[in-house]
Amino acid sequence: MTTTASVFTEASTSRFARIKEGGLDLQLHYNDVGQGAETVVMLHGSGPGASGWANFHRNIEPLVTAGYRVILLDCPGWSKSDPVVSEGSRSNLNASALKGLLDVLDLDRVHIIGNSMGAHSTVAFALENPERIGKLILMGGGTGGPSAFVPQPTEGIKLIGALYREPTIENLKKMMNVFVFDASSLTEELFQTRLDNLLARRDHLENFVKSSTLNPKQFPDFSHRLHEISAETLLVWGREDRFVPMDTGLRLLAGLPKAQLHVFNRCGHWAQWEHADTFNRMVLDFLTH
Ligand SMILES: O=C(O)CCC(=O)/C=C/C=C(\O)C(=O)O
Repeated sequence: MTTTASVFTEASTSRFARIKEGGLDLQLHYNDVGQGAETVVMLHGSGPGASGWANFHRNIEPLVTAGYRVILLDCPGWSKSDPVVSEGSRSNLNASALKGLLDVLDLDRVHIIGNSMGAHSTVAFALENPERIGKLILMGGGTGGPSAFVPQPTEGIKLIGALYREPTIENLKKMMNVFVFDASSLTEELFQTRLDNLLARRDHLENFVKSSTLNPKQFPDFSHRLHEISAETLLVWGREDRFVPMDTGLRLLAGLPKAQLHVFNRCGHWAQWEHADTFNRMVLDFLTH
């Protein structure tokens, strides 16, 4: 654990753990920041080159300053975690990985913030381990059923697939320009960092393509089981989300007994990044009340 809220970096908080859980035997990478009686886990999305740090670097410090321990898990098949080919439900695979990590870290109960695939995986974890969850924050995901308005796969999901198959800077820019509402906020430095991340692990890229071929439905629909989740849940969506459309958030709102929904205007699939300050305030308020 790091001790100072304001002085931490990806490198200084980088940790590895070996987990054996539900048929998985893997080395997982995670970042461990801050300390406190309560822990918030952050689960990233499925884009090439994603990681806990890449997705949530704008959201760590306010939580740490408020006295939470923050764990950013790199899911199996991303960043510095071990490679994996997923033939079944990737949501459940990630949920098993998280359970394994919590057991190693001796954490009984955590709050979870999940972004896109991370939100799908949070729902899987909550269904399998209801006693291990505090509050849930689901952003641009959760698999509560398909969009009533937008044909699937969405343009963003198609661009993710193209980038996995052909990892070029051109395909990366095409995908990232659709991530956000205001593409002028994306810098060349951000593109380059993300390109470096994804090219560093070509095995992850190849395994994702292999997995999608073996099972195109990596994230099963949990809508028929949402009523089982009794945790307080904050749903956060971008009105202009071109990956996982905003109306799928309404389905989750209808299905999750203790959910509330906040929709950001002028916002794409990366609410925690595009509206970081407001998002951080909302999360802290939700966790403390
Ligand atoms: O296919 C899905 O439903 C999930 C898509 C997804 O997780 C996309 C996430 C993208 C990012 O947040 C990222 O790559 O940073």
